[in-house]
Amino acid sequence: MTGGGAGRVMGNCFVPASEIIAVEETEIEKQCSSGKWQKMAKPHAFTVYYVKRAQKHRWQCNEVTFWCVDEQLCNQWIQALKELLELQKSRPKQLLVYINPYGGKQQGKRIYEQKVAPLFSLASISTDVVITEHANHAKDNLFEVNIYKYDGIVCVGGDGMFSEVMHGLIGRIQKDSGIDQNNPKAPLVQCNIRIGIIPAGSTDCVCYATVGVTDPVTSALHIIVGDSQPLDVSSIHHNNTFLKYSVSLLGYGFYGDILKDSEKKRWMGTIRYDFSGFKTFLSHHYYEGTVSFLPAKHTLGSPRDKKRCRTGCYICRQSKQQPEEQQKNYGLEHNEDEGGDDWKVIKGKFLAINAVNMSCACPRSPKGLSPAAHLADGSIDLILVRKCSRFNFLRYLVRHTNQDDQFDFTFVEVYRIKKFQFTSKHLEDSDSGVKDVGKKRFGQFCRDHPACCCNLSNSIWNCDGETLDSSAIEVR
Ligand SMILES: Nc1ncnc2c1ncn2[C@@H]1O[C@H](COP(=O)(O)OP(=O)(O)OP(=O)(O)O)[C@@H](O)[C@H]1O
Ligand SMILES: CCCCCCCCCCCCC/C=C/[C@@H](O)[C@H](CO)NC(C)=O
Ligand SMILES: [Ca+2]
Repeated sequence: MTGGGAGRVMGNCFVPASEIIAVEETEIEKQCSSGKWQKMAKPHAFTVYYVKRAQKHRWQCNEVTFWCVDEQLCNQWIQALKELLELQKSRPKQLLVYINPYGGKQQGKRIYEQKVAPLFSLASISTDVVITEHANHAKDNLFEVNIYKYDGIVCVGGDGMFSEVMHGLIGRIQKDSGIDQNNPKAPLVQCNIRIGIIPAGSTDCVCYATVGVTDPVTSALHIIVGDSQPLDVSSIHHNNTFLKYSVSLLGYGFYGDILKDSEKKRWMGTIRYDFSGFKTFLSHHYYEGTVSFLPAKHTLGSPRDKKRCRTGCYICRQSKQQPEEQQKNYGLEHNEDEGGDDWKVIKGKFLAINAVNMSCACPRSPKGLSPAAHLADGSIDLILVRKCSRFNFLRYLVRHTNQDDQFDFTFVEVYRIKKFQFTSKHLEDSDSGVKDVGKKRFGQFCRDHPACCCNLSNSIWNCDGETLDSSAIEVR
C-alpha cells in the first residue's frame, strides 16, 4: 500500500494506534484527480485520520490516504485498523454535551457546531446535546438524566460552566450513594465519569492548566482519544453546611473583588476582567481576618519547586496513596481535627488570600498563580498577600505574567496545605458584641466608596469564577 497526506503525493507517516481518530474507506475519484494515480487500474483507498502534534501543546486532525489496486488487501487493512481502534477501551462512545451559549464571547454554540461536532462524528461518537437556557440548567439536568449511560460529560464554556457541571456530577453521585454533602467529614464517593472541557469562556483556566492551551480542536481530540487527568477538588463548608466545591482558584480579597465587580459587567465580554482588575487594583482594599491551616505532609513537592506538574506526574502518583488511606481513617488522627497541634494560625491584614488546587495557568497568566502546584496531589497552595503598598502589589501582579518568582516578596507567603479555615475580622468582631454595630455600618459605607482603603468591609470569595459570599469558611 502507498500513502500520501493531503497535498502530498507520498511519504512516511508513523502514528501510534492510540492517536488514530478514525479510518474510512475513501471515494477514489475525489482523491486521484491528478498525477500518476489517475493511470492506475481500479485503485482502492482508505484514509486514516490522526492526531498531529503542533506547537505549544496544540493538536490538529491530519489525514493520510493509502491507495492500492487490490480491493481485498485494502479491505483487510481497513478491517485491521478498525479492530485496533476497538481495542482502545478508554475512548468514549456516548457523550452528554452542555453548551453555554452566553459564556466568554458568546461563541460556544458556533465553536461546538463548527469545530467539535464534525470531529466527534468522524470518531463515531454519539452525542446528546443540551444548549443551556439559564444558569444552573446543566447542574439541575445532571440530577435528572440517566448519567450512567454516558462515557463522559462535555461542557462547552468557561471555568464557571465547568464548575456547574462538576457540581452537578459530584452532587448526583453523592445523592445516588446516600452521602450527605453537608457533612464535611463524609468520605465522598469518587466520580468515574469524566468531564471534558471545550474552552469557550473568558479565562478557561481549568482547560489551560490541564491541556496546556485553550483550543477547542485540541480539547476535542483529547476527548476522542480518551485521555484523562485526575483533579483535586476542595470542598467548602460553613457550620456543617455545604457551600461549594473548587478545583482552581478560591480567592478572597483581590480576586473576589474583581469577580464581584466584573459580574455586573458581563455585557463587556471577556475584557470585563481587565476593566474590573484595574478598578480593583486602584481601590487597594485590604481585609483583616484569621487564616488557620494544616500543612500538607503527604506530598513530596513544595510550592517553590522549579518542576511543573504534567500528566503522569511523579509527585501526584506518590501523593495519591496516602490521602486514600487517610480518607478511610477520617477523624481518627487527633492533629487532623480542627485545632490540633499541627494547625498553624495567621492573623493579619491581607490584600489577597488565594487557595489554588492547580497552577491556575491561563492565557492571561501562562505560569499561573502557583506555577508548581499539582493537579492531583491532594493539596492546595495557600498564598497570602499581606497589606503592602500599591507599587509592591503591582510588582506582585506583574510576576503573574513573567518568569520571575511570585513568592519572592516579604509580603507574600505560600504554604502547601491540606485544609484551611478563614474568618474575617468583621465576623469575629460581630460575633463578640454590640460595640461592633457601628463598625458594621462603617463597613457598609466603605463598600459603597471603593476608593477607601479601610479594613472593615468584607470581600467575597471567587470560587472558580463563581461568587461565594461567606465571611467564614472551612476548606478541605
Ligand atoms: N444559558 C445561560 N444563560 C445564562 N447563564 C448561563 C447559561 N448557561 C450557563 N450559565 C452560567 O454562566 C456562567 C459563566 O459561564 P462560563 O464560565 O461559561 O463563561 P465565563 O464566565 O465568560 O468564563 P470564565 O468562567 O472562564 O471566566 C456559569 O456560571 C454558568 O452557570
Ligand atoms: C498589571 C498586571 C496585572 C496582571 C494581572 C494578571 C491576571 C491574571 C489572572 C489570573 C487568573 C487566574 C485564576 C483564574 C480564575 C478563574 O477561575 C476566574 C473565572 O474564570 N477568572 C478570574 C479572572 O477571576
Ligand atoms: Ca493540588
